[in-house]
Amino acid sequence: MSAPKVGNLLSSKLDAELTPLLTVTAVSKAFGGLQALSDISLQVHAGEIFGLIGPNGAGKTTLFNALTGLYSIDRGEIRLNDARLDGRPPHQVLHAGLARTFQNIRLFAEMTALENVLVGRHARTTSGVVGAVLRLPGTRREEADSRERAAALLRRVGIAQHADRLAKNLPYGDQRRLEIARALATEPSLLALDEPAAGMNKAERAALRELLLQLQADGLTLLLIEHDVKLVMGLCTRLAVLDYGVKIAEGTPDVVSRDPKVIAAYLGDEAI
Ligand SMILES: Nc1ncnc2c1ncn2[C@@H]1O[C@H](COP(=O)(O)OP(=O)(O)OP(=O)(O)O)[C@@H](O)[C@H]1O
Repeated sequence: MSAPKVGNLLSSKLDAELTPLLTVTAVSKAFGGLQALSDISLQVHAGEIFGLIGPNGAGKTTLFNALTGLYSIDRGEIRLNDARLDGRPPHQVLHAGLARTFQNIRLFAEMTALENVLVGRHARTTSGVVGAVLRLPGTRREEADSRERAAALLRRVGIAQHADRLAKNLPYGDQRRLEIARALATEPSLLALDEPAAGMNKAERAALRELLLQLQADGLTLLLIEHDVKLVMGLCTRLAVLDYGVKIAEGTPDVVSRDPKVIAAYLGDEAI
């Protein structure tokens, strides 16, 4: 058998890198007379960190809400791998493999960090209420396994020391990390992060950057809304730019940051 040509190896590697994970096709959404999303199409490939940027009110969060089942869409189609997501409620979207965090942190304030992650874990456990009440051996094993996995996720995002503290008492940056751990507990194939660096100081941002790169290295695909242009340009493989609900550009950070439409609408003096 002859050895495969280098060119073939390269092209098969490229094909593998370009496996579409999330496919958004011609999605539109209006609120009354306001067209929040107009005919948005994009693909996020497996293994990439895809950024969504644009001015305030551009439609970024609306798109996240549409992807995760919080908003119904007026037109278009959303697919994760082969599964159709549009029209499904949030818990089904989560089960299909799309988890998210929120712009305004949404943790269970009066629960511990570990308990918050266990809530996320619940999406993937099988034992029902009866098993829990009767303390069936299978349920106990599953609970012990869930606690171990939750603890591992807290270690993973760097906040193991806070396991038993109430979520509301965690420093702000660590609350954001806890939200990520809770989302990871659902074992997503795509993690959507809505402004994960908002309110973080410089050191917290650097640590977040490292964490996101580690998650990518572990095979997770990330979709990121972020206003920190430096962070987003340094982290993302590709970006889409929204403005008034329209996608005005898409491409690598290099291409997008030089696009005159993007500079005019969003980057302005921050253009690099
Ligand atoms: N539930 C809603 N009802 C009515 N209008 C809404 C609703 N959600 C969003 N909008 C409007 O849709 C437009 C897009 O808002 P969206 O929050 O998606 O923008 P964004 O790009 O995420 O902005 P930001 O960067 O400020 O978070 C805005 O004009 C907003 O006021």
